[in-house]
Amino acid sequence: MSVYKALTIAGSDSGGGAGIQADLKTFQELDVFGMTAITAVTAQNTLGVHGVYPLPVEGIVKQIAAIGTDLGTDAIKTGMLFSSEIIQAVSEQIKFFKWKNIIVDPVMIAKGGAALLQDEAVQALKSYLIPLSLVITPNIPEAEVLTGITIKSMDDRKEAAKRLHEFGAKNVVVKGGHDDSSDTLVDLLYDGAEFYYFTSNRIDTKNTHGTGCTFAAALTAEIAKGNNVQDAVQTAQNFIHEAIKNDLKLGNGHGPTNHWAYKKQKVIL
Ligand SMILES: Nc1ncnc2c1ncn2[C@@H]1O[C@H](COP(=O)(O)OP(=O)(O)O)[C@@H](O)[C@H]1O
Ligand SMILES: Cc1ncc(COP(=O)(O)OP(=O)(O)O)c(N)n1
Repeated sequence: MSVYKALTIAGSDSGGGAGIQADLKTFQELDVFGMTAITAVTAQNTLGVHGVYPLPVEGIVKQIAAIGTDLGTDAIKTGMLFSSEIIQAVSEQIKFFKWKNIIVDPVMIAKGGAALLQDEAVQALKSYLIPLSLVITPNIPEAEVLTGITIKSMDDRKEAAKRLHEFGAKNVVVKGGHDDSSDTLVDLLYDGAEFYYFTSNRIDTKNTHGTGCTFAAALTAEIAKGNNVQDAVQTAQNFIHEAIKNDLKLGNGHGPTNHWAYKKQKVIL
């Protein structure tokens, strides 16, 4: 039996809906062995982020090296990286181990408004990490910050995707969750040559905490298994759609999605 492996380099969400916790649950549901390098611990629940505690860079590097020198990995997802020092150190490790399947979720701000990336670290993302990425998965506000383009239309989104490709990302997915102009959501993929449109119905719920992490983790798991980027994006969208549709109604604020739902629905079919 082949065991596919994925490493997530991200922050911990004590509430279990986003970050490392969402990534591991998603990897497990998609039959991929998950490993972690934790960059920061957050005290977080469905009501918001109550504290952010970055780890020393040395401890982050040691976690990554522990994987690189022993278990190895088929794909890597990066999430909350917090500072330019962490971004630089993570990028150096990725280059050192010659890892190729890098999925960069450029996490900046949590739903409640808390900063998960320092402002000055945006340039480090562009200079060091994005050029190493197989896929980058910004939401619309993140694509705006990274490119300086104000996104109001699909043409603006396509322009931003092209700019991110010029920064060195081989594939760009500008996710559509923040475009509330229609009941149809579009996640836009650009591979440097063509645009691909992945559509789904908008689900009316406040329980969308961790959607971006879960989407990128599902994409990473599919890449780890050897699938191509287009198929991986489609599975990631199907996975998050089921997770949002079957929300768990936990907590008093923006609740987590249901990481069991995609597999359960497949078993029933
Ligand atoms: N209300 C919703 N109904 C269905 N899918 C959604 C909804 N909100 C977000 N999604 C999907 O979840 C994923 C993450 O979307 P987005 O909200 O843009 O990113 P983020 O969580 O990083 O802000 C995308 O695949 C998007 O299409
Ligand atoms: C530790 C940690 N990492 C990332 C996020 C952001 O997750 P995201 O999927 O973008 O979801 P929201 O926070 O926007 O609901 C996080 N909150 N915590």
